[in-house]
Amino acid sequence: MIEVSGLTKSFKSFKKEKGIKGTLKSLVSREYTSIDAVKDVSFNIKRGEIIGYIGANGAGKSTTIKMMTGILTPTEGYVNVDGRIPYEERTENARHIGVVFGQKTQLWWDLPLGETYSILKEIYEVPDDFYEEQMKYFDQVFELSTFMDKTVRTLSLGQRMRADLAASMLHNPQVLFLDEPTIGLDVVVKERIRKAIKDMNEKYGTTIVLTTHDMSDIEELCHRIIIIDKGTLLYDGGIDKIRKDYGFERKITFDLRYDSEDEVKESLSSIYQNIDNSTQKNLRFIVQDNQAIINFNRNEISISSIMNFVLHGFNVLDFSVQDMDIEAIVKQIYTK
Ligand SMILES: Nc1ncnc2c1ncn2[C@@H]1O[C@H](COP(=O)(O)OP(=O)(O)OP(=O)(O)O)[C@@H](O)[C@H]1O
Repeated sequence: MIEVSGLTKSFKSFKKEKGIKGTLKSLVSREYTSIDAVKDVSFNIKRGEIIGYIGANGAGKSTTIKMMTGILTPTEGYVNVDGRIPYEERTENARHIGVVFGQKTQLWWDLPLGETYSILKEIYEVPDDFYEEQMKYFDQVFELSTFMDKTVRTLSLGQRMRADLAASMLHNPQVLFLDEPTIGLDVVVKERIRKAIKDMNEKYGTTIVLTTHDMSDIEELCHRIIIIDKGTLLYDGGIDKIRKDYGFERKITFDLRYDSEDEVKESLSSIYQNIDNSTQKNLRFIVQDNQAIINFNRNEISISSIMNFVLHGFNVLDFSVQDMDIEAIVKQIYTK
């Protein structure tokens, strides 16, 4: 469905020395520097997949999306979206895709929202009955009718984002590119947006490319993530695989009854001699507020040996086990 191969985009910007002297000098001779916002990136996306395309600020996510939607032409490499080369067939490509840039609305600023959808209906030649069905659904999930008469410029951020998303979905595109569609939104609006994305993918098999800094978007929606860093591809794989490959840190929290915190700390230090030779391995613990929290590497130390040690040595009231969440795993990958 989407094929990206050796994709590179370089931006040229002119270098100006500081001060008035620099400004005058730049009028006579200009020096340029070039930065590779995206460098030799390749991946394939199958029909119906929801991909999380993530990376730190400035990693090159929006630049990639802009090349996949035909807004930018690559410096090198190749993109094919559903049989079309976006930057060569911009108009035809636009009929088959939907795009949301969370930072910037795609809607007409001065028009009432209702009129916007009527115009989009004509542009995309959406049949009447499908239009009715879509608008009914958008009203259910986004509560559009509460702000349908307002002009786009007067909408709040959450209203505007719901309006943008509805506009991108109206013509039932085969591919949806969503660049930070939940940025700055409250949890309720985020939830509505995630529901609409999920519904669309399940109902119509829409392929979705999503960039976000919110890892709960990723956990709720994506089965696969692609990570880029400084323009180059760092990771491409399933969420389960990334958990297996990188999420080896595990945390057990024990609720304890004790008289002396120091005594518990002392007894717990013998864990290093007693289980799986854990001196050599990654095991840390803290004792505070009637809790003992033990962090360890689950590839090195078995959970049963820790449970056995603590349950036999202490007065345990309760316990919980936590694996690393995607946010912590991705943070680890970025920092590495
Ligand atoms: N038109 C442009 N001219 C010059 N440099 C640009 C241009 N657009 C983007 N860049 C640079 O390319 C790099 C990648 O930018 P891009 O917007 O793709 O990052 P991003 O991953 O989407 O970041 P963020 O998460 O902050 O939105 C950055 O260093 C940015 O400054």
